[in-house]
Amino acid sequence: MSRKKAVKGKGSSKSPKASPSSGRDGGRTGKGLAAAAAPSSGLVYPSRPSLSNSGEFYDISFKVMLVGDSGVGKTCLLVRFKDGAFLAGSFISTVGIDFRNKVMSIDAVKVKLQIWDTAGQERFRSVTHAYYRDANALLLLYDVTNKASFDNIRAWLTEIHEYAQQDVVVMLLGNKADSTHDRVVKREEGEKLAKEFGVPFMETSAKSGLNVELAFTAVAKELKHRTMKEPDEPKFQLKEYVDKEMRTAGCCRS
Ligand SMILES: Nc1nc2c(ncn2[C@@H]2O[C@H](COP(=O)(O)OP(=O)(O)OP(=O)(O)O)[C@@H](O)[C@H]2O)c(=O)[nH]1
Ligand SMILES: [Mg+2]
Repeated sequence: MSRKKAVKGKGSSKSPKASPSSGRDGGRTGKGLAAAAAPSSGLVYPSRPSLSNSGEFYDISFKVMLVGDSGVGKTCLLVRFKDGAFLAGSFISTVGIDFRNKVMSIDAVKVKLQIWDTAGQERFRSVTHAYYRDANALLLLYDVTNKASFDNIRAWLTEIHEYAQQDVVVMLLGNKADSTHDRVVKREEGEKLAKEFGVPFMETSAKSGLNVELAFTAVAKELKHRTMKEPDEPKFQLKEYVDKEMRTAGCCRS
């Protein structure tokens, strides 16, 4: 299998004008949306070599989008996953859209996730809409300390249904699970909602790292299996995988 090299660093865009669906290996320059865009399918196939400037090889590439209300912790979740750090202190709301890349090893295959961090604020919604169709997976976040962010999940799911690809992988995440004193949404409520919509669910914490790696790994596994499944290989069951991993880890791992 030929290997490609992953794009380095962080890209961003404050402009809704450029199309998110052109160009290969987004963010080669890390200077904006046009440079950051990837092929419309979101996939880079294993047989097509590609080189960029981070020095990390990968076999397949997918786009993952983080969505949810402003302040639920999308940027912090991404920073925790990418850099292993927590952005404490004052809240700096994302403007437009940012992206970061991370290469993961999934069953001996190097999977590059190009992760798009969207702005939760209503005024950037049209920017987010433009990106949905290229996403292979969506991590939909609410904040367990913010009831409105949980109540808005239905609206987010409606929007996803309207703008994203039909087969997009969706996972519901109840973030800030570390905030036990401020919690207003029970885990069971999250589970119930996820069940109603048939999507996998877990609680996360960008602060403690709880389930952050697991959320991205589960999505990467699902996407990798969809793309590289051998004819006689059983279908990967994302929900079963998540449930099993949560049980194995006693539901809480970082
Ligand atoms: N306790 C706790 N605080 C968190 C966690 N994740 C994020 N925060 C805090 O929540 C605030 C918002 O986090 P962001 O990641 O910037 O939120 P966002 O979803 O990216 O917001 P927008 O960019 O406006 O859409 C910040 O003050 C973070 O420090 C978490 O897991 N636990
Ligand atoms: Mg943000």
